[in-house]
Amino acid sequence: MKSQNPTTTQAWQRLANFSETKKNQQIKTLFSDPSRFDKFSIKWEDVLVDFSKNRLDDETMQALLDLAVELDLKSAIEAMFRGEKINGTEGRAVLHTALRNRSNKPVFAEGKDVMPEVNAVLAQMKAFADQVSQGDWLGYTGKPIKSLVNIGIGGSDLGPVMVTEALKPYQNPNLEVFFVSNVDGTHMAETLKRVDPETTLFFIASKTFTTQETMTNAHTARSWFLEKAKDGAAVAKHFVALSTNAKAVAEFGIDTKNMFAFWDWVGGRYSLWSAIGLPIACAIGFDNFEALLTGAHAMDLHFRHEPFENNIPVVLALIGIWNCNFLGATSEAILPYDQYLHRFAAYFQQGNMESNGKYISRTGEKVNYTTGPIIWGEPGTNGQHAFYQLIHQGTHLIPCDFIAPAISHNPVGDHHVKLLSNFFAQTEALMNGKSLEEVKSEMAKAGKSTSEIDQIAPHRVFEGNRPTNSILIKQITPYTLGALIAMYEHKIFVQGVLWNIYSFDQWGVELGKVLANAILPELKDASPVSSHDASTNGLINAYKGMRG
Ligand SMILES: O=P(O)(O)OC[C@H]1O[C@@](O)(CO)[C@@H](O)[C@@H]1O
Repeated sequence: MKSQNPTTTQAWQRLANFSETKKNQQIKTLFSDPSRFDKFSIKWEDVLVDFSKNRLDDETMQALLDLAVELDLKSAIEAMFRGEKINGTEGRAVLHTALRNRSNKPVFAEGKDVMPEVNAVLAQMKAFADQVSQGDWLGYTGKPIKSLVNIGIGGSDLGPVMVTEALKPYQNPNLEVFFVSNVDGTHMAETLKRVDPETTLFFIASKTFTTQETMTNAHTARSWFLEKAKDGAAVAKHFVALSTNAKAVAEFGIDTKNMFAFWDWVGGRYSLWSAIGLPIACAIGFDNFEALLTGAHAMDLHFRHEPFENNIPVVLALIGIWNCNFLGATSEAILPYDQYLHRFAAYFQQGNMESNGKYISRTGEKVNYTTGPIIWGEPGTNGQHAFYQLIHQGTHLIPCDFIAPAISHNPVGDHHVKLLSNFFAQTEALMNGKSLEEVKSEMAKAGKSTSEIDQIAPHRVFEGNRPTNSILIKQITPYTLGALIAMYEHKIFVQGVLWNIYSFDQWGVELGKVLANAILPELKDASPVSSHDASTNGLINAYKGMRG
């Protein structure tokens, strides 16, 4: 896998040279080319990706595609799918694609075909999920399970949360799903108020089975359960583990036959396809979980085999690099016009920012260019009443991904056409804006005085020319959701390759944890601390004073 500073490529030099003139290109003028929409959109199965509302002309697109070729993206893609240890700092392969490899062709990690064990865990998950879904998994008093509580954080939480929310229309009506992630006791306390130990199944989801928040919550849940159940043997009916760490699972007291394993070559933020997805499979049924895998696999095949100019993850990644590295954007907004997708942006905050929030290159030097963007977003239309003011008239350039289903699961009255009218209008407004002349003319027609027009008009001008992608999906189903998630995963992968960084480790999360573990014992009593800087000492001692 090539490791090159992208700024040393000819393609990057070309992009840098013409970005000065092109960065103020007016998107709307580019539509003088009648074929622009067709040229700058990709139709894949029931998904239309329209990237024509970007500051992007043929020359820029070609230079971006040349960048991908010059940095040998193709070899990097093959290295990932073939199980090479591309997670260089941890010496691991990156094979979340194997988890959904519906072709069942062999995939090798360290010389061993991983598919037999992947399939064995999927079979174990199916058997378990079928029992739970059909009410055949009984609690210690013989009642069927009604409540699922997933205890996990980060990749052991965000994926199952996002998918079960997104696929709520497919959820078993006899089951309620809860997620506890924060070590803040409120999260567990509020959840335990809503469930009955006799009919509750806890999933302890942790790749390492060492994460402080998860283990704290797991012990609290077990204590709560045993206060009622009394008999430790009952734990086996109400606790299962989703982990790579069988030793730690056994030490916690979960029978390893109730453990659903996954492997080190599955990154936490890429793990919903693994045993971490068991609460999803229980909530929506294994057949729908399998459809999720199938959709992701279909996108994997598209990503692996489609020429770059028609390759959705590659094109979105390249546009992101143009916006970040040449137009100066530092964040990207993901705006799903679908209330069920309300946790989609949050999911890709971890997916993107924990993957590409890096400043050291694969060769160990500090990068001299921008890497991973800040990812944020909320569902439409709510965002329009919260932060779209800044997107339209702020001083930041914020590229936005608008996502919408053509068909709603809830065809209530005219709600969906109103939702979609906003979906279409926002990207049109962000591109076209409204000129001073148009504003003044409108105000004059409304009978406003000249002085009022002169005073107010500038505030009502929309510069426009704000770049957006529109992703229109026939309907959010397990299959299309799987494809959508995989699409974003591969976009992130491509950008990491081109930015010459390691996207699959997360050393940046370690320091805070270590310092918190050092402070924790200092909080046990009222004695003042002085081992830190003045601010941290001051805060801790003030806390002790407040707490009494
Ligand atoms: O699944 P686990 O091992 O409990 O890790 C949880 C999360 O913690 C991290 O911040 C790594 O420490 C994320 O990368 C990970 O998804």
